[in-house]
Amino acid sequence: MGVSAGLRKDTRDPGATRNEIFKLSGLGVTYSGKVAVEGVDMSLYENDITAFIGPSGCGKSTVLRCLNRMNDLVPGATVQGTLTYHDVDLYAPEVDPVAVRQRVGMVFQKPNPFPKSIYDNIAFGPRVLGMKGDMDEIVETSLRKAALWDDVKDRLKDNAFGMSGGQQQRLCIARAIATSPDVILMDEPCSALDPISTGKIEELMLELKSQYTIVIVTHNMQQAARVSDRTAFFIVDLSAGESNRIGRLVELNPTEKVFTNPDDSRTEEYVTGKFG
Ligand SMILES: Nc1ncnc2c1ncn2[C@@H]1O[C@H](COP(=O)(O)OP(=O)(O)OP(=O)(O)O)[C@@H](O)[C@H]1O
Repeated sequence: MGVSAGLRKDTRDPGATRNEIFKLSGLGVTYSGKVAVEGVDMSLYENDITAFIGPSGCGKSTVLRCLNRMNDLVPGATVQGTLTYHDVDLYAPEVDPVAVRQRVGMVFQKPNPFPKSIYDNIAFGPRVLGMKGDMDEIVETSLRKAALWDDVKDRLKDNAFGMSGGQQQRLCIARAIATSPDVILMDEPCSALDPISTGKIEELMLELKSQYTIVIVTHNMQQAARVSDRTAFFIVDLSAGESNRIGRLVELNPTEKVFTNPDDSRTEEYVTGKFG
C-alpha cells in the first residue's frame, strides 16, 4: 500500500498520558438550518498532530473551524453539541471568541499575509491584544520558531508580499505563534505550495509539535501519514438523500492504525483509494 510506506513512526512513549485539549461530544454544525456535520465525538491531545482526512464536503474544515470559533464568523452557521477546550465549554456565553483565537491560532490554505512589513505582520496580533514584552523579541522569537528568521532578519521592514509563497505561509505560522497560542489549526496549509515548500512546512510542523498541539486538514493522505500522530477519517453520509449530505466522523485512531489496520471498512476503502 503506497501511503503506509511513508508512515512516520511515533517514537514517543505510547504509555505516556497526554492532556486532553479538546473534547467534542455530539458536535454538529448547520449552515442556514441545513445539517453539514452531525454527531462528532472526539478528543484531541496535547502535542499531537491530528490530521482530518476524508472526501470533499465531509466537514473537515467545518469541524476545524469549531475549534477556535471561526464558524461564528460564517453567517447562518450554528453549532450543536458540546466542545470543551481545557475542560472549559468553548461555546459558553461568557467565553470571548477573540481570546479563544489568541490561544487557538489558525493558518489557512492560501498564505494571507497583511499588506504590511514582515515585522508588522508578526507584531500586529500582539499589539492588538496589548501583549506586554519587548516587541522586537516577540518578532524574532516567532520568526525563529517558524524557521524563517535567517531568511528575513535583514529585511524585516520589507513588504511581506515580496516573499515566496512558502515563506509567506511560514510567516503566517509565525504570525499565529506570536500571540502565544497552545494550539495551531491548519486548513490545507500546503495546497498552494510547491513540493519543496511543502516539505519545509511539514518539517516545521514536526518541530513545532513539541510546543504546540496541531490539527491539520489535508487532502493529501501521504501528508497525513508523514506528519500526523493520529488521523480522523470523515465521510459524507448520503443515506438521507443526495440533497441531504451529512458529514460524519468514521474513526479517529493512531495514524499507523488508520493506514494499515483501520477499525472501519470504509476507512480502508478510502485510504487504499477504492473511493473518494
Ligand atoms: N460557509 C458555508 N455556507 C454554507 N454551507 C457551507 C459553508 N461551508 C461549508 N458548507 C457546507 O458544509 C459541508 C461541509 O463542508 P466543509 O468545507 O467543511 O467540508 P470539507 O470536508 O472541508 O470539504 P473540502 O475537502 O472540499 O474542503 C458541505 O456540504 C459544504 O457545502
